[in-house]
Amino acid sequence: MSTIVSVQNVRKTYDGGFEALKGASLDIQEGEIIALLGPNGAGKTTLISTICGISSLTSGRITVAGMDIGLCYRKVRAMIGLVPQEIALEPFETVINSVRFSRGLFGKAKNEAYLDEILKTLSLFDKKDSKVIALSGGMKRRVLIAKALAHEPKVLFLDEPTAGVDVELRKDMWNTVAKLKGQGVTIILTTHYIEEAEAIADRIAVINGGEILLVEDKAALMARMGKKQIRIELLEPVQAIPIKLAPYGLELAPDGGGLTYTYDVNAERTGITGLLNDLQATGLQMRDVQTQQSSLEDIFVDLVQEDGA
Ligand SMILES: Nc1ncnc2c1ncn2[C@@H]1O[C@H](COP(=O)(O)OP(=O)(O)OP(=O)(O)O)[C@@H](O)[C@H]1O
Repeated sequence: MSTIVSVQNVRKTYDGGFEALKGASLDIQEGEIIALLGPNGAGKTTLISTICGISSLTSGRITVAGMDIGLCYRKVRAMIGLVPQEIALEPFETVINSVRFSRGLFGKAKNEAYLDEILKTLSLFDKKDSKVIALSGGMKRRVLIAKALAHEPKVLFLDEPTAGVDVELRKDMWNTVAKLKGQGVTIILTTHYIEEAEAIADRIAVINGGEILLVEDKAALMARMGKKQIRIELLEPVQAIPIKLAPYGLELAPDGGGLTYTYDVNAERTGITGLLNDLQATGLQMRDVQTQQSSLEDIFVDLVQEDGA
């Protein structure tokens, strides 16, 4: 894979003196889906806006397909599709005309077959001639995506594409994003739904306070930072954890009916065998055993808390 977007040491200070980006660097690979995660005000939208050339950078450099955003703005912008957070559409225009208009803005020759294809991918084709005002909120979001794709961009930015969208439609959107990736579009997504990043992203970038804390392959990140837990339900509740089990750092449930053991997924020895043997030696009997693995959300919360600590 080759780098399609390169963000190098970018700083952004808004008028008024607030520094929203403090030397952010990030390389985005062609054809990947990368999720940009961060709490409110972390700088996600600012970063996207600077890459898209909507917001100027104070220092640093951004290139798209090797072209400097400052020096080749029009060429770079033509390669980018942006789906903004806010729904801003012409309410009395039809879906197809809205999409045609977006294509026209980039001076692209007419290509009705391509636009029809986009509408089909987004399950909007049967709404082609409907007025935007008559569409549901979720459908309007799809029109935003269709408009962003109208000029055949290579890179698509989705700024919270599923905010306020119901669970079913959100899953539909995930399928759509996967389809677009299949067509070779590079996708950068910001989201507050961490399960969204977990479901569709290839890589995760975490941003906090204008700094990129990490960029990592999703599976590798979850394996590296993930913890697993075993919860042992006891047949009879206990008052306290037996001394013999002290080395395991177990947590006793408030009702005394369960013990939780947390271990590192990557550790050479998990200690599970020893724990189960020692548990048997104490005479405690098990009713049930469950395991659970930390989600991307747990990892994200830990990272951001550590950074703020
Ligand atoms: N035009 C502006 N002028 C001054 N400060 C701004 C401007 N736009 C954003 N900011 C500030 O920059 C910081 C980063 O904002 P940004 O919108 O990039 O965050 P975000 O990560 O996208 O947040 P959210 O998740 O809430 O959308 C915030 O503190 C915000 O108040």
